[in-house]
Amino acid sequence: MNDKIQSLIDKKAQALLGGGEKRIAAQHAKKKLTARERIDFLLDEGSFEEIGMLVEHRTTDFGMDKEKYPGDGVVTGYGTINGRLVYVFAQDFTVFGGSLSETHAEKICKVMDMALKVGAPMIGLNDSGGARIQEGVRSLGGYADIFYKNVQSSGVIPQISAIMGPCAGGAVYSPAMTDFTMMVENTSYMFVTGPNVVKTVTNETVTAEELGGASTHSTKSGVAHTTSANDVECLEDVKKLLSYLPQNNMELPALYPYELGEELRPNLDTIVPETSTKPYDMKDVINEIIDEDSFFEIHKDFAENIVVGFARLGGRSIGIVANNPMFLAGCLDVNSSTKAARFTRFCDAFNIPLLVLEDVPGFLPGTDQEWNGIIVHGAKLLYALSEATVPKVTVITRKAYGGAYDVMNSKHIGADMNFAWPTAEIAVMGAKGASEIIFKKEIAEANDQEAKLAEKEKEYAELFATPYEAAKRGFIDEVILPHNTRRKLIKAFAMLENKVVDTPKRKHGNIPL
Ligand SMILES: CCC(=O)SCCNC(=O)CCNC(=O)[C@H](O)C(C)(C)COP(=O)(O)OP(=O)(O)OC[C@H]1O[C@@H](n2cnc3c(N)ncnc32)[C@H](O)[C@@H]1OP(=O)(O)O
Repeated sequence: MNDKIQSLIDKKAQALLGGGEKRIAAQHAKKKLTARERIDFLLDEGSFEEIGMLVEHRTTDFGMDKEKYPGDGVVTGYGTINGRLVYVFAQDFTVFGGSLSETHAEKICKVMDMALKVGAPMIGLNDSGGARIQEGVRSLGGYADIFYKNVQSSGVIPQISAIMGPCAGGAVYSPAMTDFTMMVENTSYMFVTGPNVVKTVTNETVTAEELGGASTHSTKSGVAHTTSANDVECLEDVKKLLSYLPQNNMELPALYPYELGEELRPNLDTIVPETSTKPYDMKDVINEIIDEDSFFEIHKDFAENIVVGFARLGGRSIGIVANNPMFLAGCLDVNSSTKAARFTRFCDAFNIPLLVLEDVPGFLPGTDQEWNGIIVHGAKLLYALSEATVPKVTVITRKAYGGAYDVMNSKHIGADMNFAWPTAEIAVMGAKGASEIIFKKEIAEANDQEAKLAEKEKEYAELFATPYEAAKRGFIDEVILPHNTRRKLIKAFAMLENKVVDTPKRKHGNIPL
């Protein structure tokens, strides 16, 4: 009996060593944690239960039958984060570069199946050289099995991918189909084809970091939702993100106890500048409204003309979508529309109420936008907000012009409560543009055309660049004093808590893609 126990202890000890001391040292030399260290840091102490520790690959080609490592390059199992169940896989770069074999894929699929059955978040820590080259199509099949499960789990359980090393070729598509892709700066990269292939095919010279590093994907492509300076910060972010989310689509996010006070925020009265063309930072508005330090921003450095992220308001998890006049005057463009649409759909899938803060002069004009399909991309946001059945509340702080007024969670597309500040300008377009069109003849005939335009502009602005026409029709439920915004919103979301919407039976809608 003692021999048998000792044999198991030895096998487990070998599995814990992954690809061995030398390769672990090489991993540390790259300022990367090992798969097991990452899991230890991510999960509550002592909560991890490993599944499939002794799994080995079944390949015999290329002398692989002589090279086996228990676990086969991926650590899988379950544990808790702040007491809540999660499933996790962490690819072990010290074993065949974390490459994905048939059995490695089977291990991942097993925990994905469990996560879906039980209804708990699935977290993938990616660090892999891609398909196990010695296994050919068996490895490709393994990837496809994972992709399929990603899609089955989508909208049912939160799926989070941390990219903590290489992620190339077809491997990129699993993270892309999960809800959040979180990259580590300087040690992770993602691309469909690497720098060598790029050089051969397009003759471009580019480094792996330039082509698909964290900074590229957080600023240029939008593939990365967050970036972190190192493994530890990335894992901290995973934990923080999870704190806003429910376990699955049948649950609500945690509601922290909160007692409503006066909730006055006098700073909000002076945030919008006197001059309507002057920018201000919508993040200042967000931080005044929400519970202290509770904003977790998504896509912080991508399409900054719209801000999206999670926050708490009176202890409740909410998703925020907000135009930011600091960038492109807050116009909607291709990237910001796609960014906000994707975020909106995530919140809707997981029962997270939506707050829309609006200051939008319209869609960004120009050939670049039109030729890149702003019509379809703008429609994504319109579709996503119309489709969302979670509680939806809007506050118009300043501009709500043209089609963008409709898109940004207007009453007409199903918003539940629409507030406006007295500084709101709700109109077809800005007063100058409008006056130039409708008073064209009058202005042309005037002796002093400039003065006439200014007079007409003022006339138009007084009549239409206010919230009151919209309020008269009930398109705005209440014009509120900015300093009361937080209180109004806490009460509105509490009132909407049990909102139910019946939707027509259908297989799925056809969002413009
Ligand atoms: C779904 C379709 C796809 O995935 S197509 C993509 C297939 N994968 C690739 O082309 C990437 C191949 N690997 C690489 O280019 C490099 O190993 C990368 C990932 C850049 C890492 O480089 P570096 O940090 O220098 O490590 P290294 O090359 O010494 O590799 C470490 C150990 O891992 C192994 N390894 C790596 N990738 C694979 C793979 N895909 N299949 C099997 N083994 C792989 C290396 O042989 C090396 O092994 P060892 O530790 O020397 O025994």
